[in-house]
Amino acid sequence: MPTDVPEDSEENAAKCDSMTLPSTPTVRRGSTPLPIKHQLRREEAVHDECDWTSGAAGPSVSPNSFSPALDDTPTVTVEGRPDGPLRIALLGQNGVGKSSLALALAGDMDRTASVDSDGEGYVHTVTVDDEESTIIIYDNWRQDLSALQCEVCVLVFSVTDRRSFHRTAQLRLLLRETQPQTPIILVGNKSDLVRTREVTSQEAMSSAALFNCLYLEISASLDHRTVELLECAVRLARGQSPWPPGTSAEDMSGGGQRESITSRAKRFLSSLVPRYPREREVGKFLRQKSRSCHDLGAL
Ligand SMILES: Nc1nc2c(ncn2[C@@H]2O[C@H](COP(=O)(O)OP(=O)(O)OP(=O)(O)O)[C@@H](O)[C@H]2O)c(=O)[nH]1
Repeated sequence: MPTDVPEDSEENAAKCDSMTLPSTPTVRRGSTPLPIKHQLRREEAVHDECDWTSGAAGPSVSPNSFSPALDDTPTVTVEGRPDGPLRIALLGQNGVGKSSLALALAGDMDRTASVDSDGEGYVHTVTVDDEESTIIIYDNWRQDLSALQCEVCVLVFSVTDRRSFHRTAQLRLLLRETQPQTPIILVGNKSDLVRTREVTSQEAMSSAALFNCLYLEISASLDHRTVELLECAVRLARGQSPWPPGTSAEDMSGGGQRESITSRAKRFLSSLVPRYPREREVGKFLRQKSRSCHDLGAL
């Protein structure tokens, strides 16, 4: 371990800890405190894993190539589609809701989630577009990022935590270096916490557009839009368009959010203004931003 602590060591450590798992293979809610012994081991792992952040990029991997180190290595079909479990990795800063999301995606509500033979991910069978697929959801990646082999990466941040949003940008840069072809989905979690929101849908969408990836806003706790996320991830993992057949990206734009009733009502009322000049004042009033709640647009 180097004795000199680089200026950005705290940032590097934070980057790395988003890729760690508890050292025990059992399933643990992220909110449950780890025993001190495990916390120390986890810290050691974080420091050990910092090597990959110093520029040692791993081998370039195509989306349909798989790590020979993994026992469940799927084969690739003639069409280039993976003929085996579709692996979906959830990455992001601690506390953003990865464990909650993994359980929601893996069907925890029906108690059908299970852990694979290595205790690393939830194995689940899903039917998307009338086709059945087995998926493995990696809650958190404990090895260095260059060793990550998956069909889709889901980068999770909390819309109530700007720092977690910046972490996803760092992770995307690293992923683009190590596996440029792997589809990425940017996910803003905790959309239910409207009043404590720190990241707007617009800036998240701009960021996603910059990296040419999908953006979805969800609430893992409320199980809001998690099914949509799962379906998008499965389609991308199959090498298809993320949208339901017959749906365009435009239909699904807006961070996965359709126009709210409030904005539809405003648009409707505004359209009446030119025809009724006396109503202009009303239109002006409606366009004023509320001072009591700056974030009504998110409702
Ligand atoms: N309000 C709200 N809280 C959430 C949501 N998702 C997760 N949480 C809460 O956020 C906290 C952290 O969630 P976890 O699922 O443990 O987060 P994690 O990213 O797995 O955390 P680590 O295991 O530490 O990496 C828990 O208290 C969850 O109940 C959400 O959509 N809305």
